[in-house]
Amino acid sequence: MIEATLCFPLRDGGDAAADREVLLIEKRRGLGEGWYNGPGGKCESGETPRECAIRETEEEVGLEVSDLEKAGELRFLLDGEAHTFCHVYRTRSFAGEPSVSEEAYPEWIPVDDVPYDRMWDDDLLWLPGVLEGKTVAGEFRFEGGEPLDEAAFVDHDLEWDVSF
Ligand SMILES: CNc1ncnc2c1ncn2[C@@H]1O[C@H](COP(=O)(O)OP(=O)(O)OP(=O)(O)O)[C@@H](O)[C@H]1O
Repeated sequence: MIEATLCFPLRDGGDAAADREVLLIEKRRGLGEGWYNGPGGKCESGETPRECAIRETEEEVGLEVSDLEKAGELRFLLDGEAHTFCHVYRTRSFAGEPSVSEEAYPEWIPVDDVPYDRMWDDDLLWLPGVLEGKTVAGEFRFEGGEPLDEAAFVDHDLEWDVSF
């Protein structure tokens, strides 16, 4: 099973709470290519998920994130077998400006305009709550064989307000 991370940096875009923005990436290669997601990727051996989220965010968009708050644990199953376990973080603390890398085009996007139609199908179920400050544990079942991003999303279970 793959252990992976996602990190969602947040900032105030304007005066109103409604103007909050999240840093998303348009993924340029690999799993989920062409779709939007948070920066993130697979954990390396000996690395904690938190360290992974920090490293991947730096590598993909050049942003140094800190004070990561754990917001979710997502379990993705493919054809009944555990495929990926994803740790989700959010943070309002970061240094630097996002920049394009070989892996990602970064973009600050108003929280109300997140392009769910250009993301993984499961994102619409858990990301709005995570961006509102909730915590979530979810299991998402896909069918149809590898690669995961061509499999069909069939069903899920979600639990909110989980303590990590
Ligand atoms: C099934 N539903 C899903 N919904 C939302 N996000 C999903 C996801 N399934 C995987 N993810 C995330 O997608 C990234 C791929 O990881 P990533 O290491 O970038 O994959 P890629 O194949 O490009 O590998 P390398 O770049 O070679 O390491 C990683 O953050 C992972 O958490």
